[in-house]
Amino acid sequence: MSIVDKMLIKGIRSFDPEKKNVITFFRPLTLIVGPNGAGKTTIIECLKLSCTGELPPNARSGHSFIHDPKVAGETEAKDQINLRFKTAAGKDVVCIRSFQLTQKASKMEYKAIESVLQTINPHNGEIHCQLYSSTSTTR
Ligand SMILES: Nc1ncnc2c1ncn2[C@@H]1O[C@H](COP(=O)(O)OP(=O)(O)OP(=O)(O)O)[C@@H](O)[C@H]1O
Repeated sequence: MSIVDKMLIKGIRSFDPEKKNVITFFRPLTLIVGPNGAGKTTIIECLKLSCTGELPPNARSGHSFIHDPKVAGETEAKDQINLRFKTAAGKDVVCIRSFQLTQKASKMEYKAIESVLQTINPHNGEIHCQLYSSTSTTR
C-alpha cells in the first residue's frame, strides 16, 4: 500500500502563492479541521488532483481553482501542488503539478504545465525526474 506523507500547496484557491503551505499526514488518521472557508475542501481537492489529474467539478476548467491573481493586483499566478508519498515498495516519490493563470486581453488563460514524478535514490540521494503529462491550456 502507498502512504501519503506530505503535500505542499502554493496558490490554489485561498492558499497564498507566495507561501509554502505544507500539510503533514499522520497515521492511522489525519483530521482536517478549521472554520468555514479555511481551505479544508481545497486540501481534499488537491489530493485528488495530485493522484488522478482530475480538476474538481466546479473549477471552470481550472480557472476558479487557481488563486485569483487579481486578489493581489497581479496579472499572473504561478501555482503548484507537490504530493510526497511512499510506494508499496518503500520508494519515496514526489508528484509535482504546476499551473498558471494569466490575464490576457479580456480573458483569463489557464495552463496546466507539465507534471513530473520525482524519485530519490535512497543510497546516493540522486534525483530522477519523469515527465508524465504535458502542458494544456484553456481560455
Ligand atoms: N480562485 C480563488 N482565488 C482566491 N481565493 C479563492 C478562490 N476560490 C475560492 N477561494 C476562497 O477559498 C476559500 C474556499 O475554501 P474551502 O472551500 O476549501 O474551505 P472549507 O474550509 O472547505 O470551507 P467550508 O467549511 O465552508 O466547506 C474561500 O475562502 C474562498 O473565498
